[in-house]
Amino acid sequence: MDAWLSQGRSNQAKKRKADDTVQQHEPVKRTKSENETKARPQKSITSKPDSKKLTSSESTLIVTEEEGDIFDAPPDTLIIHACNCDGSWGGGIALAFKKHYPGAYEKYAAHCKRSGDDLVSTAYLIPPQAGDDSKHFVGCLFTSRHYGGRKDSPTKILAATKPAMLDLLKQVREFNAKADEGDRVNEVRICKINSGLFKVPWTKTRAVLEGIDVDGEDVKEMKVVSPEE
Ligand SMILES: Nc1ncnc2c1ncn2[C@@H]1O[C@H](COP(=O)(O)OP(=O)(O)OC[C@H]2O[C@H](OP(=O)(O)O)[C@H](O)[C@@H]2O)[C@@H](O)[C@H]1O
Repeated sequence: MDAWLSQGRSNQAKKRKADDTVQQHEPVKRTKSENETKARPQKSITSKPDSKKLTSSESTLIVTEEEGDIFDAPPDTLIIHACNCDGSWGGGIALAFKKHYPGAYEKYAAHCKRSGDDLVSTAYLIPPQAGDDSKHFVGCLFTSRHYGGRKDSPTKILAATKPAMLDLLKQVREFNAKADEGDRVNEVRICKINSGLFKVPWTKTRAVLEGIDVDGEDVKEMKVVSPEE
């Protein structure tokens, strides 16, 4: 087993123990003293489970938060964002994906052209493409059928998020099983999906992600990486 995978498993127990001391699930509003520490690079915020989470399965996805540049990741990192099924990466972080990964964008657009609305609740794992900025995988979660004014409701977007992520984790597992050791997905980063143009409060999406059972999956944890506030 790859080191990063087994490390994820042992870290999970440690992190959950540390989390036992946390009372609230919703991210606490920044206090002045927290803001004062903001200058530290790559601040890590461990998942904060609520009382329900404390009794839930030990094999649910670990979600941590960091400030930084999501695209400044080592090779073989999987970078995940939410997508519409129309084939458009026209705004928000999707536009930045289009600039960094034009090859991946071509694959995404062709995938949407083939399947359109049927893609909602599914995912598309795009392996590193020649000519793109970095040797990164792109993970597309189809959480809404359309974009802009025709986007799905927050309820529908949230309902699509879990099956889409499960589909992505399955695709990663299947890809890794066939890939050579140096070509497997080796770390996972995600932006605060659904929370921008899709207008779904991040805490709601985060709760969905934290409820995902990762038993048997290669991916046990993912870092949410956001620009400094
Ligand atoms: N340049 C940047 N660098 C780093 N972080 C950035 C960023 N720009 C925004 N963020 C943050 O990234 C998170 C997600 O916010 P987003 O609004 O992107 O995505 P979303 O998941 O709500 O919605 C998906 C639809 O947005 C797109 O645009 P189109 O519909 O095509 O026009 C897609 O194609 C979908 O349809 C929020 O935390 C933003 O602060």
